[in-house]
Amino acid sequence: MLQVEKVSKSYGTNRALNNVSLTIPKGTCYGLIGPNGSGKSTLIKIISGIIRSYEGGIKYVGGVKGTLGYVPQDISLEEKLTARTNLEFFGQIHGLRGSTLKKKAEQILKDIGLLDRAGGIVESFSGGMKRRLNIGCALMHNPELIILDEPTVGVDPQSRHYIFNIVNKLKKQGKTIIYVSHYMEEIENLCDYVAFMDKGNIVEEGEIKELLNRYANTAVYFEAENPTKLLSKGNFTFTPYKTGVIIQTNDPLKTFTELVQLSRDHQFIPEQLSLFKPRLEDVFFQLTGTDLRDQSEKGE
Ligand SMILES: Nc1ncnc2c1ncn2[C@@H]1O[C@H](COP(=O)(O)OP(=O)(O)OP(=O)(O)O)[C@@H](O)[C@H]1O
Repeated sequence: MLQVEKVSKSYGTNRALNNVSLTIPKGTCYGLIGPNGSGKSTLIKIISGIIRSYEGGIKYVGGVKGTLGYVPQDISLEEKLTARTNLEFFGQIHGLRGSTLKKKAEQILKDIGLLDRAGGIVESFSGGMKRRLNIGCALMHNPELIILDEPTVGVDPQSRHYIFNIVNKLKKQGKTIIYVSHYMEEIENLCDYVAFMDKGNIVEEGEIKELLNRYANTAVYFEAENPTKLLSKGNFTFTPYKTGVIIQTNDPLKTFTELVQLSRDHQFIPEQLSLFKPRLEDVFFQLTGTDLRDQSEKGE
């Protein structure tokens, strides 16, 4: 298990991390999500030892540290060399030699889907291929903890597919993964745990299933041509959501039944009436009052 204990970091007067505490259980995929500038990269640079000056502590309990593979956002490859040579170079740095080195490079080339391009010069590769190779290089020494910083930004769908496969394979091998992204769907599909970051703070963290359950059952979704017309006849608090509205409630089944009754009484046919099942993006919205996608698009 990896424990981040009350970690703070400032760049001059800019406080990038503010008393951040997290527990990352061994063998899990842990998602870090938040808008641009929320402190994600700073946090993982501290965890991976790149930033050494900070307040608080990072503790490895029960052998998670072992070895660490950190894949930064920026590609760091030897562009004039082949894919295989790049992998072998990183393997050599970590002490691999001879047939062990060759076999490992072959295995990684297969995993990242570049076996048929093993002899290709990296500068001729697409952005997605380079990113896959960059990940492969960080895996040559078979690390126990793998940190991926925004691994799918700007990559083609085929590369994204390979990256998801790599993560799933690492999960099956029992590795601990920290997956940084601002794509909610990726975190929801790949990770077991998530921490939401905003302005240097952790606004919520926990097991994704548990979080979704906790934030579910607090609202009913209602969609109709003119929902206000009907809803104003009852005592409902509602806010626009996608093409309908969500009605906040402590008792969703009761609210659901009231809405059915109200609709019948006024011979009103809703287009959709359902218990609200939140996705991670809805949880983030409820926590921060902002839409991560909007913020990220503004920041990009
Ligand atoms: N080397 C640095 N010098 C000064 N300020 C920095 C530095 N690195 C990050 N910051 C600032 O610290 C804050 C957190 O940045 P950080 O890169 O950790 O966030 P992030 O969530 O990873 O964002 P992004 O998704 O854009 O990478 C931001 O305000 C950023 O401008």
